[in-house]
Amino acid sequence: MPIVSDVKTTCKKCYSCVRGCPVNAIRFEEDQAELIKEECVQCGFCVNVCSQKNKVIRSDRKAVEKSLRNRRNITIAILAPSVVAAFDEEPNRLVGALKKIGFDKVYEVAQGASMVAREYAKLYGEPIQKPILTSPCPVIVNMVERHYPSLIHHLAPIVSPMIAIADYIKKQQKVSSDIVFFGPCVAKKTEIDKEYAKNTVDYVLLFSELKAMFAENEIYPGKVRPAAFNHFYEECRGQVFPVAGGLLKAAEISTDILNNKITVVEGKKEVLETFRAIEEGKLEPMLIDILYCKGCIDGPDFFHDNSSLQYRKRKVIEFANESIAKRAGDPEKPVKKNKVQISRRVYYKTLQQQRTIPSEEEIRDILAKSQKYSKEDELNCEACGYETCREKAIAVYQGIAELQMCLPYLLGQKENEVYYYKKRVENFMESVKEIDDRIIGHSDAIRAIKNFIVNASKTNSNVLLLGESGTGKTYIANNIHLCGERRNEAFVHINCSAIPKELIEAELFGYEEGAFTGARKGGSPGKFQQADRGTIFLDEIADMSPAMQAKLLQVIQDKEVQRVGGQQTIPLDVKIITATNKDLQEEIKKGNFREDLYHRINVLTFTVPSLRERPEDIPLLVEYLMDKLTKKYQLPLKTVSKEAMKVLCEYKWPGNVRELENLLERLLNMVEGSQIREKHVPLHLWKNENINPLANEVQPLESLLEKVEKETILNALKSTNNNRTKAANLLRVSRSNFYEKLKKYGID
Ligand SMILES: Nc1ncnc2c1ncn2[C@@H]1O[C@H](COP(=O)(O)OP(=O)(O)OP(=O)(O)O)[C@@H](O)[C@H]1O
Repeated sequence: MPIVSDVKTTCKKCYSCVRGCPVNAIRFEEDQAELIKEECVQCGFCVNVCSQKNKVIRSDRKAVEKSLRNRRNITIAILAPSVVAAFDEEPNRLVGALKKIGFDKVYEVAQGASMVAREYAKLYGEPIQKPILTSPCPVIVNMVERHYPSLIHHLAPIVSPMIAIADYIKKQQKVSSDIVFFGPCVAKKTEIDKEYAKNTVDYVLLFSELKAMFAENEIYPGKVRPAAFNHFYEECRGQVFPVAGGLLKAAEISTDILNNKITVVEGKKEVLETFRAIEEGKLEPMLIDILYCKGCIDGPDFFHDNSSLQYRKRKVIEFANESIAKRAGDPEKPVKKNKVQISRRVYYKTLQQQRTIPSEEEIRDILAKSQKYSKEDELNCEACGYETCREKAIAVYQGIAELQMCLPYLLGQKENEVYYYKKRVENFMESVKEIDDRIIGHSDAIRAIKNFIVNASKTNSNVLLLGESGTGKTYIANNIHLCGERRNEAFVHINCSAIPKELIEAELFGYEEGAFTGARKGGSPGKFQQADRGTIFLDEIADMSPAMQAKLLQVIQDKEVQRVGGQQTIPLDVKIITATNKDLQEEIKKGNFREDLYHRINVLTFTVPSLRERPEDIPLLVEYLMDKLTKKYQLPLKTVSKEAMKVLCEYKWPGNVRELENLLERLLNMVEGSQIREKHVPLHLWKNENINPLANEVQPLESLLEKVEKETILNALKSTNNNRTKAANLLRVSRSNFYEKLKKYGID
């Protein structure tokens, strides 16, 4: 398993990992960040910065625990000098705790740092011919090997303190041993795989992994009896190593500001600048103490540590001073040279992956795709993780970045989208308002009709309107057309039952000159063609002949017509609305209607309710229709009395709104005065007890006439305020006859 790897794909596209990666080793594919393992330098930044915890660092804890249990070898811990910054407990208690866990020996890597420092002192003492990069930082080594191979010969051929001390210990040890390094650096885990690190360190664990081991074993270092470090070298200058410039201090090389043979470089930005300067030959020969972090006390394992860098630096320096004071005067026992592999036998390898570089034109093409046509359009905001839009365009070409990673471009796109949808919502709201003014009624049924009209007007899907005659199907179809984007184009209404069978094909699809006898010169476009870009409303669709149904199905499917007698197909962009007052399912069963056509037209379907199902709408409809009719026929407006309105509301309206409209038209014309009263309302409306002489129900003539007679008498009495003489006069019957009838019908 690689040291750093992806575990999940819950990327939220913050691009923090791309921004922090010094070598752009993060690929974005389908909006998900993925590590490019061969190019990763193991700085650990992407792991720490990912709030989604999408990346993990490999842990060798299990192998270390196995080594601790193995009685045939000894397990040795070596602690990086930054340990004093990572733990609150004093170092000797940590040694005690490590021994309690099972480690046989515990060494300070600071001793290896002292050895290495001596080598640097020697190197510095020789004539410096070129810029020399110090090499204890494994991220720096990884960066050079993988991304700046031309700088390989600038790397100091000296091992790191970790390798130096481990090499020494292994050579001293008589029995088989495993060495475990504890430190704050993720890249140390890769350093032990290098050729020159063979037979030195076996495992690398982070301080955080050590803390977890203590916790799991219920070992509290603060409460453990202190134990001494194993050591072999009475010198401790190496303890300042984890602080930036610590190597030079340990090597006793002066970092005087006036000394231009030496410099300290730390942090991503400065490191990259230095690499580029060397590549370009802009740096004079000097020793460059270079670290990717601001000293090891800034290493990735300290990322979530609450303490400040200064606090950690102080702890390291205090500890170093204490040790120096304690050991002052102790004789130095230098290590025998041949036993430690810290000399110039280190060699580095080129591990660079080649990436293809696009041409200028290809870069410009990619930039143009995200609306960057000129230099001013290249904002170089770095939000995508790349320093410049150009670098990002190159990464897009190389397949490791995606075009839409550009936040300003994305924002622009989203703003356009928001504008587009805002406009659509505004249009929608306007349509809703218009519909509210035109479709009269406040019943639930009418509310549903209004919603349906608005929704149906926003799509091109076929619409089917069902319902009794006069309920408003044509009116609804027209409103669907008026609410949609086709409103400025034609609305063509065809009553399929009203056109003779032999003419309907030519009527709908048009004909060519000479197609049949009587065909017009030059031919004629059909209704479909007239409705192009608009809406065609095929009313009474159930009354179409089977042959015509088949042709219509073809046109609906192909969205093109062929004129009668013509060869050419004419493409169409037509919204199709159909309607019928018949039960189409029943018609299909009877074999009168094609099922396939039914499925084609039955996409958005609405059954318009009859007026008797929504009597609460009648007063509003009466008001609206009277207003409409008075304007249309220039008649004086009339009111409707409460009683008359009650009659209208109780009537069942078999002819629906059309019947109501016709009645109102009649009343507006006939009634004198400014109010329509109960007496003006035709008798058959008064009660729905089938006193309507036009009712379909067959009944004996005598009883029907009696009913009519009774209702007429009541009507006359009502309109004369129960004045019997006047009522008899109104009915033009004698008083005696009138009294007889009152008796007959039991009217008091
Ligand atoms: N809710 C309504 N608001 C205002 N006017 C309406 C409403 N419903 C119907 N009308 C009016 O009622 C009359 C009859 O409506 P329409 O012709 O649309 O009925 P239809 O169902 O198509 O009838 P048919 O099946 O006989 O063709 C029209 O004048 C129409 O304007």
